[in-house]
Amino acid sequence: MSHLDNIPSTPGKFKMEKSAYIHRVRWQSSITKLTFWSLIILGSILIFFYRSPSSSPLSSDPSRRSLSTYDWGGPSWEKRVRSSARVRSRNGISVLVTGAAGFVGTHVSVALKRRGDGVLGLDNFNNYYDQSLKRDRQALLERTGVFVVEGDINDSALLKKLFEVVPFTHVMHLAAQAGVRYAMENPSSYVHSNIAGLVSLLEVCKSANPQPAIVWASSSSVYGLNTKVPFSEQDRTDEPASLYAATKKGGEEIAHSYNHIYGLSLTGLRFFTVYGPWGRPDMAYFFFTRDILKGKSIPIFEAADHGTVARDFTYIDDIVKGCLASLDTAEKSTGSGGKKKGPAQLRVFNLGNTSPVPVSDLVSILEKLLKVKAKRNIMKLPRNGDVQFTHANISLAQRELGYKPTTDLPTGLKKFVRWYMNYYSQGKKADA
Ligand SMILES: O=C(O)[C@H]1O[C@H](OP(=O)(O)OP(=O)(O)OC[C@H]2O[C@@H](n3ccc(=O)[nH]c3=O)[C@H](O)[C@@H]2O)[C@H](O)[C@@H](O)[C@@H]1O
Repeated sequence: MSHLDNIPSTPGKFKMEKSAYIHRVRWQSSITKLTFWSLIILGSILIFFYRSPSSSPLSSDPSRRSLSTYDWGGPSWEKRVRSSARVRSRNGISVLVTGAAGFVGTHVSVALKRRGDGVLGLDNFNNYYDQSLKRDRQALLERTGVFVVEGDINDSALLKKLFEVVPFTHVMHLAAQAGVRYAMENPSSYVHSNIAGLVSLLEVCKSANPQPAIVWASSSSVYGLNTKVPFSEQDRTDEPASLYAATKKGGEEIAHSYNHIYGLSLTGLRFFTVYGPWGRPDMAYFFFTRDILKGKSIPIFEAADHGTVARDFTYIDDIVKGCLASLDTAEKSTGSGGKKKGPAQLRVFNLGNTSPVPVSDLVSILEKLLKVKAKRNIMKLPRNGDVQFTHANISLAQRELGYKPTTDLPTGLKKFVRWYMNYYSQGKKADA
C-alpha cells in the first residue's frame, strides 16, 4: 500500500482513530499552514504584476485590452533611446513618435529617419488588432534604426524619463484608440487613450524644457453629421456621430487649452480614411480584401433610399507628406518651466484626398485587382457611428503646408494589394 492511499478522497472525511485532541491540533495547524502559504502565493502574484515602477497604470484599468506590464529604464535602454533619437542631418529635428508601431506611425517614423531626423518610437502594442502585424512593423522600424519603446502614453513616469534622456524638439502624437464602430463595444478604451492619454502626454510636454512642438492625429470624423461639403476647417464640429469622433473633437479642445495656458505649439491633423500597405486590419478596405479572397460575403453599407456611402480615401504616402510638412512648419512652443511666455501656434488641417469614392466602387476596384468576384451583401448603414460621406477641402493645408495628394484610389489600392499578397503569402494568417 503506497502512502498516497492514506489520503482521504474527500477532504474533511478523516478516520477518527487517534484522540480527537490530537486531530484538532493537527487540523488547526494544517489550516494555519494553508493560510500562510496562500498568503505567500497571493503576495508573489501581486508582486509579479506590480513589481517595477514602470508597470503600466493600465494594470488596474478596466479599459485595458490585454494585461501588459512594460519594462524600461537602465543604462543600455537609455543608450538605445539616445541613439535612436540622435539627429543625423543638418537642421534635423528629434521626434518622439507615439503609436510608432501603428499604421501611420510606422510610415512617418521611417520617413523621418530616412531624411536624417532623430526618431524614437513609443507604442503599447495593445491587442485591438493582430499584434503580430505591429511586431512586424516594429521589426521594420528596427531595421531602419528606430527603437520603439514599449509603454503607454498614460505612463507619465515613462514620458518624463524619455524627456530627461532626450530633449525632443517635436512630438508626433499618433497613439490613439482608432476605429469608429468599436467605440460601441469598448467605450472606455477611447477615453483612456484619446482623452486621458492625450492629457498625460501634454502634461509632460508642457513641463519639458524646452517644450516640444506637437503635431497630432485628429480625425475627419469630427465633422460628424455635417451635410455641407467639402468639409472645411471653419465648419462646425459639434455634432459627432460616434464616441470616437467625440474623443477626437475633445482632443482638439484640450489642445486649445494647453496652447492657451502653457504656450504649447499644437497642430491637429484631420485624417480622412487613410489606407495603404501595412494598414489596419479593422478597416474596410483591408478586411474586404481578406474576405473577398476567402470567398466570404462582405457587408456593404448604403444609406436610406439606396443612398451612396462614400469616403475621401487618402493614401498613406500623401498623409506622410502632410505630417512631415506639419512638423517642418511647426513653430516652437513658447513656454518654459510649465509657464507660458507668449502666444503659441495652434493649427488644425484637413488631410484628405478631395475625391470621395462610394464604398461599392472600392469593392469593384478590389475585385479587379484580386481577380475575384466579391459576394456583396448590401445592407442599411447601421446606427453604429458611421457617417454617410466624407469629403475634404484641403485648401488650407495646400496653402500652409504645400500639401498636395497625388495618389488616387485605384493606384493606392494596387500598392496595398501588392503588399497584402506578398505579406500574407509568407504563411501569416490575415485575422483582424
Ligand atoms: O477618416 C477618419 O477619420 C477615420 O477613417 C476610418 O474610419 P472609416 O472612414 O469609417 O473607415 P472604414 O472603417 O474603413 O470604413 C470605410 C467605409 O466602408 C464602410 N463599411 C465599413 C465596414 C463594413 O462592414 N461595411 C462598409 O460598407 C463604412 O461605412 C465607410 O463608409 C478609420 O477607421 C478611423 O480610425 C479614422 O479616424
